[in-house]
Amino acid sequence: MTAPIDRSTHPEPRGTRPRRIVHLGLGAFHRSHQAWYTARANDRDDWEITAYSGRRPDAADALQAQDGLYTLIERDDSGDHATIVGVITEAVDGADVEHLARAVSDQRTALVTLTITEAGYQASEEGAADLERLASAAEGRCEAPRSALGRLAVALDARRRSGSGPIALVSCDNLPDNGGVLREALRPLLEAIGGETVAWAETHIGFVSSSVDRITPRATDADQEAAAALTGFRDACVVVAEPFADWTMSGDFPAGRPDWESAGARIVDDVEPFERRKLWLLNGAHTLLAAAGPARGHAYVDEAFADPVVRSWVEEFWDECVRHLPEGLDLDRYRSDLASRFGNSAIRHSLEQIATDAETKLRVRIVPVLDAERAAGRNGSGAARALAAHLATLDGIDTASPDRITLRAALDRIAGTPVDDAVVDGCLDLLDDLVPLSAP
Ligand SMILES: NC(=O)c1ccc[n+]([C@@H]2O[C@H](COP(=O)([O-])OP(=O)(O)OC[C@H]3O[C@@H](n4cnc5c(N)ncnc54)[C@H](O)[C@@H]3O)[C@@H](O)[C@H]2O)c1
Ligand SMILES: O=P(O)(O)OC[C@@H](O)[C@@H](O)[C@H](O)[C@H](O)CO
Repeated sequence: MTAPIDRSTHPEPRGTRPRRIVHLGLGAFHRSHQAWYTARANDRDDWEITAYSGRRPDAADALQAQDGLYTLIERDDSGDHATIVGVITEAVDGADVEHLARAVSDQRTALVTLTITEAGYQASEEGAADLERLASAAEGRCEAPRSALGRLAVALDARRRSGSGPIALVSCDNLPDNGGVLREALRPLLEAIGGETVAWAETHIGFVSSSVDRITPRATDADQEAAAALTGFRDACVVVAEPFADWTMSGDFPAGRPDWESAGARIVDDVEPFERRKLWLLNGAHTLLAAAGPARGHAYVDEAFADPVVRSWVEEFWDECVRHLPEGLDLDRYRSDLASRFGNSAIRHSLEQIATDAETKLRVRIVPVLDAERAAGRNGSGAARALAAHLATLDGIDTASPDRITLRAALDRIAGTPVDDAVVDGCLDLLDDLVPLSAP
């Protein structure tokens, strides 16, 4: 017999905490990572989270119906461990920009965290339309922005007008220098609002860069059944993650922050080496697996990684990465832990999910390794294989007789700059390796 989960059936108190975090992009990862760290911090009773969904209201509606409560299942081959997390006290449709502006301009709010995906920071049609919307709002016409950063810009301007003081913005998306990328992506939106807003932002916003790590695949119906069996509660917002978690940050928190170190997070002077280690070794390898695994007949990370041929491709890519990562990062240990994490067959991480926005990810996780290897006089075939495998998935590229011009155009687009002939040749050679597992 299971009961629906909410704050009348579960003893988590309602929002009475004195400090606030606003989150943009209420997905699985926020719940397995930043919310979980906050819920485990020594000063957890001082902090609550108001979380906004990104592109649709569904995630917010479902979580709000449970008063923000959800089950986190930590899973590995030894079994499941369930915790009910109550630190999110309000979940709101991200389209409710007035609500967001009220929350961000509330004096109790000290920081905004973001998991809006890598694409959320890129120039887009939606972002361009928001620039026009914000500029016309300055002339007295008013239409709410639709991009996450357009909405954030409006909310920050509301904070400026309310005189609530400085605030930190903490990007938690898998991008190099994510705090710097956020600063640059926000700038034109703040400029469209007006010069006073830009000047205020320069002195009142702390941009925090962070390296975030916890493998959190999309949950399934079977995960909901597992949660009910473990806790006795019906939960439509279950999150499943691996036991491992890491959060390393650098930057200013001018209005304070939870004692996240007490929950295992690290605050460092320079997050870049940690970020590069994680983005290349973990996310780069995921990007390689997502591109090359399906060609060998695999659908999940653990399956692809158990294929000795694919594993040798990942090891070759890792060998290339470690040659260009700083010393002192315990790379052997990181790499062997990663091999265990990828081999966790209880976590079903779909290659199709990881393959979303593949070219953006190849550009920042694979191309820099290829460039570094080529600059050192090697061919970088470990990194190039991820490019070749991606090319093989594109419409218009016939792997049996690939057209060099089409291939080059795709490589130029991915790299964001014209590539050398040798890179095109290298990818052409590697296409032959993508033989399905079942092939004789
Ligand atoms: N899942 C993980 O294992 C993991 C680990 C580390 C980092 N991350 C980072 O977190 C991000 C989100 O992962 P998730 O597992 O929560 O995904 P998810 O699909 O569960 O949630 C994604 C959230 O981002 C919003 N969104 C999607 N596209 C957007 C866009 N273009 N602009 C603004 N918002 C957008 C969605 O509406 C949703 O709220 C990843 O893209 C990655 O950068 C995820
Ligand atoms: O969409 P991406 O590539 O940024 O993320 C997909 C996975 O690589 C990612 O979610 C990892 O599981 C995560 O970064 C682990 O911390």
